[in-house]
Amino acid sequence: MRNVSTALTIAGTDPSGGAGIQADLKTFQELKSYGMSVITSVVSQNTTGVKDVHHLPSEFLKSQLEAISSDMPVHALKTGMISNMEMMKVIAEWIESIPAPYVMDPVMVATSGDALIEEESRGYLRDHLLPLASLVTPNIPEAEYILGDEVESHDDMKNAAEQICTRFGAGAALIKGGHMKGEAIDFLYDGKRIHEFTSERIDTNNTHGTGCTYAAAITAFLGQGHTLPDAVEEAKYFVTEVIRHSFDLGQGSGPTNHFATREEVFNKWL
Ligand SMILES: Nc1ncnc2c1ncn2[C@@H]1O[C@H](COP(=O)(O)OP(=O)(O)O)[C@@H](O)[C@H]1O
Ligand SMILES: Cc1ncc(COP(=O)(O)O)c(N)n1
Repeated sequence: MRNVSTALTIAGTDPSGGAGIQADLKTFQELKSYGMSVITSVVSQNTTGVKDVHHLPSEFLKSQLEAISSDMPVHALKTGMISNMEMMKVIAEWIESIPAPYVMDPVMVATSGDALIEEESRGYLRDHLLPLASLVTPNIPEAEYILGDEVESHDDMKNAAEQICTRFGAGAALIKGGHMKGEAIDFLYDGKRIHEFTSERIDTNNTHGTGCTYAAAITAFLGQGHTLPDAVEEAKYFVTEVIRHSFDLGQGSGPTNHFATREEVFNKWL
């Protein structure tokens, strides 16, 4: 038995602390994984939107990745914002050499509506990174982009999950229902069958970083050795509670509360 599980995030930053690398590291910490991070882009953003973006040179991205793999074990990893093709190429090549579960959050647009990926690089993400993913976690607009088709009903979501695996090569796909109406239902296709994860819809505007947090929680649980359906079930519980206890911080869409459940429900993991 190892004495700690590691989890790596490769993503962009959020200085306001609710999304991106910052959300991922907070999640890893709460779920008792040893968090590691490789930055793709430094993003000037807050709860109201993105102000500016500085992309790191792809050579520097490569150097960060090699600094980890030459020294540390990676038990599970996730990717978030990867803005351009050059960075995608470097990451794809590196991931191929890492024998750990890979969760891809195909981040395209922030909750504020700002684009986080170059329009012309989206196809590369779908065709070259997605087939390497053990699990891909699109929200509805991302699933629609990947499939080139509308996703409007629960049946469409189930169909999208299966198609993203069979047509585009992901190992598993989790279609998130945050953008639907009614209960917050997510559908997982694990290569064999559909699993459904349901929570009540919480009446809040504070959903900045929910997708990042959810994918990071799944990554932490996979690194700890949970099966995929079990990792998603535990992560769904976590993301629901951090939304329920979210903070009214900032003037836009506020951040989730990564330690709220410590007091009330977190003792599940203490
Ligand atoms: N208001 C809400 N109440 C409860 N769960 C939500 C709410 N909004 C989103 N979720 C859940 O949060 C997770 C992230 O989903 P989503 O918001 O679709 O992703 P993204 O942040 O990538 O757009 C999913 O499990 C989704 O069902
Ligand atoms: C660096 C970075 N990555 C991802 C998101 C998306 O966040 P959300 O989880 O709200 O879709 C973001 N706003 N910033």
